[in-house]
Amino acid sequence: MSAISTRDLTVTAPHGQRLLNKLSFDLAKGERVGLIGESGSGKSLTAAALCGLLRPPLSMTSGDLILNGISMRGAPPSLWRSHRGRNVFQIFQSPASALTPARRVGPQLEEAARIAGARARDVIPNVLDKVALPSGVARQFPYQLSGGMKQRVLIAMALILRPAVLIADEPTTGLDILTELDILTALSSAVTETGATLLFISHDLHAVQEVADRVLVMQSGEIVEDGSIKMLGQSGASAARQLTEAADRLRTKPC
Ligand SMILES: Nc1ncnc2c1ncn2[C@@H]1O[C@H](COP(=O)(O)OP(=O)(O)OP(=O)(O)O)[C@@H](O)[C@H]1O
Repeated sequence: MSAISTRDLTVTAPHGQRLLNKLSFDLAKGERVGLIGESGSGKSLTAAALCGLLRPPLSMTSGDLILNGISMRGAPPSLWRSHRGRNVFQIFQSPASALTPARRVGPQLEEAARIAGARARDVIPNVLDKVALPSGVARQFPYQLSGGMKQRVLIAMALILRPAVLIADEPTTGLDILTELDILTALSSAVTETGATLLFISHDLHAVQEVADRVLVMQSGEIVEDGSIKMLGQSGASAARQLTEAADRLRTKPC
């Protein structure tokens, strides 16, 4: 059984435009998959659909999403709430939007421990240590932390929740290159430790290569390639070849 699957998943805008058009893919348990595509191709909407976070007036208009063996088509918010956290957890491009601004980090991690059925005082020091955050972070508010620290807090949450599927949507956007590498390493370790299925969303093929082996390529709301990162350059899909060529040119560009 796959950890998460989509079958012709379609999301349509109110004026009729298909923003996501018949997405069909399976992510196996423990698999690490990248999702790439140019800006506006539908990556974040796909993440929102997989987490049940599409905002009205957007919704899944046809097709299906199977999470942990259960069809989520037309699932009520209460069913989604019971899945989010343990079955599917998202690390957002902007970690500030995932953390409650007016609440210290400690209680937010305690809430994750409560959902996971773990003893907060046992797990929190352990996960903060794993993501290289000082224990004092628990007494701070999110706004007192850097972008990289906030992403580490979210990875610590994932370590507590141990979700079946972890979706990371551009988790290193806006971070310097050293912090980016640290975050990717912490994310990769968390996935290894928890055995989660990872969907890593990025427009940066090099970042995807750090954490994933297989990649889905999106263009105009469709999956146009699904295969190994090494073979992207020979893809029949022009969007996949263009992304590879652009990434190679950026890598070889003299400083
Ligand atoms: N709430 C919405 N209503 C209507 N159209 C939307 C809505 N949200 C997103 N879109 C459109 O859906 C398309 C896909 O958006 P999405 O945010 O998924 O792109 P993306 O690939 O994640 O882009 P980026 O890399 O820039 O974040 C875009 O054309 C966008 O304008």
